[in-house]
Amino acid sequence: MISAWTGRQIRAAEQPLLDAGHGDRLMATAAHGLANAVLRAVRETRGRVYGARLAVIAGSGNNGGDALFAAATLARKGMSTTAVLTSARSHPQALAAFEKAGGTVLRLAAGGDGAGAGADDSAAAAAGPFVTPDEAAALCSRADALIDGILGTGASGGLRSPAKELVERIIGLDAPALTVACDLPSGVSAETGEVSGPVMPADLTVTFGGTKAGLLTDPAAGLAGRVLTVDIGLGPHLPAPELRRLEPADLADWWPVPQRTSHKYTRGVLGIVAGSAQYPGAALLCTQAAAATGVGMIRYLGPQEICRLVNLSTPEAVCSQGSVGESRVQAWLVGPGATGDRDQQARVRDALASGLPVVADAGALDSLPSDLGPQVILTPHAGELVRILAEQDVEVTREQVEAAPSDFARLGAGLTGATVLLKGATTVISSPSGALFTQDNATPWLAAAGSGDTLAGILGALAATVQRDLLAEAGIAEPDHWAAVAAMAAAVHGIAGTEAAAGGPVAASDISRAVPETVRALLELRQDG
Ligand SMILES: NC(=O)C1=CN([C@@H]2O[C@H](COP(=O)(O)OP(=O)(O)OC[C@H]3O[C@@H](n4cnc5c(N)ncnc54)[C@H](O)[C@@H]3O)[C@@H](O)[C@H]2O)[C@@H](O)CC1
Ligand SMILES: Nc1ncnc2c1ncn2[C@@H]1O[C@H](COP(=O)(O)OP(=O)(O)O)[C@@H](O)[C@H]1O
Ligand SMILES: [K+]
Repeated sequence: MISAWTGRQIRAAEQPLLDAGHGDRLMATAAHGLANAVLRAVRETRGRVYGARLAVIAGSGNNGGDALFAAATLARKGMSTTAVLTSARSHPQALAAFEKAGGTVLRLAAGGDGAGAGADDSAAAAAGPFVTPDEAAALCSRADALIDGILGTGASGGLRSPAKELVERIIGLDAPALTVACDLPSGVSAETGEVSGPVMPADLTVTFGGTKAGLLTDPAAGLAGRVLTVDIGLGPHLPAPELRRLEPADLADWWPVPQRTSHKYTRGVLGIVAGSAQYPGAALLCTQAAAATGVGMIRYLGPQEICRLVNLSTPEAVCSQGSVGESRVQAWLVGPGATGDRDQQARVRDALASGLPVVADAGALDSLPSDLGPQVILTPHAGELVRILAEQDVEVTREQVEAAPSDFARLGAGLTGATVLLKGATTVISSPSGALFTQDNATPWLAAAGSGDTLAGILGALAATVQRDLLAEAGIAEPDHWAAVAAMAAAVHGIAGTEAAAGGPVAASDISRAVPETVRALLELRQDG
């Protein structure tokens, strides 16, 4: 499991070490980790380190300090290094080390608001010729490696002039061969992943002390590239993480595996209320996905005509037109394609009132009861979350949700009392307690109608069969179990979908077909064989 913290949490964890006088050691460790990561990446992209052109954009704070110290190390390894200072102030010891190692210093000429490397003549260390944003951008674009050390966790808001113009210009040119963000891409929020103004997309982000929550959350996740975390010894001082991400080993350890004495009822029965005359396909897709994920039995409830279709596509499912009250199940999946049908809507209401775990998707999201619990897992995309929030008297646009998905998933969970799985390139899951998971296992080829129905089926099957004692043993707090189950489903859906797509288009039913092999491969990772 990957844990991630907000910038504020990381800074608080650093404070006792700063108070004890270890600030220089922290920065040296961070810079060493950054330099090593750049060295490895340059070897991979270019082969030879000696003679490679390195450009560093350094801001006024410690983030610029890290970048300049790292660049000093890289200059000593034979890289030809140039630093562009965006402010009149720079970390004095780091700048001195950089100059001593033979680095060239350029100062970014002030922008319209008077800021810039020349604005403060009292900054003794910041000596060097001035360059315009256009000149600096051309130099950065030609570099074999570019380090973005403008802003770190101390930033407020997005880049300001003239760094803003510089980054805008670089984005307009050919990208450097390799861009490495120091701690985080400058201009993204380490707390929420929100992006303000222009941000230089990184191939690699080298982050210090602990992964920043914002780097694992959209939209920043799309700008961070690969994230590498450098340990600087904050471990004992770190609080409970803000956000977690499941890895294959977690899925393997927690996957519900039948025992020698298991039978279909002890494994778990999933009840499905899906499909309508208008949308029969959703019922078929989610039922297929649930069967492929592995469940003791599926009880499908719906109109006679859809029962017939479900029986043909998933003969394992037991289909009826019965009621929720007379169906014994361990969990319900309700809503895919279940719109415009009064009987289906009544079943959806009954399932939500049953107190059992319920995955509520699509058609079930429109009229939710007010007293939900964490065992109810809502699976909206951004547009559906807008409507859920509107029911709670929160008026937001889809664009606002997409700009801060983790904030709005958490708000939705808090207001409804349910667990919320918000779909997107990165899937965000929030427990009503506020605990967050994000999963980025999917491929953009999954952005197609029907792939959400498949996710709902996988999640339904897991909700019916999950062995929650395994989650408790792994330290997941009881109120957050359903968020962890939702994260497992998002991960398996993403992995199976990526396998099925194999770099090309994928139909939703192919995702289901890839699930058994995905689970088999995961189970091979199990510690206990
Ligand atoms: N917290 C930690 O554990 C460690 C932090 N380190 C580094 O220190 C960084 C944090 O350093 P700082 O606190 O100095 O913060 P920053 O390096 O983010 O710089 C903040 C400074 O930039 C200016 N500024 C703020 N917002 C701006 C904006 N929107 N546009 C232009 N200028 C702006 C302000 O003058 C402020 O003083 C981290 O990101 C990391 O790189 C490392 O040295 C090692 C340890
Ligand atoms: N750009 C993307 N990259 C990766 N996964 C995506 C992307 N867009 C959508 N997905 C995933 O595909 C699925 C689509 O779900 P949804 O929009 O509800 O489709 P449906 O029409 O099947 O209900 C979700 O699991 C979502 O996370
Ligand atoms: K940065």
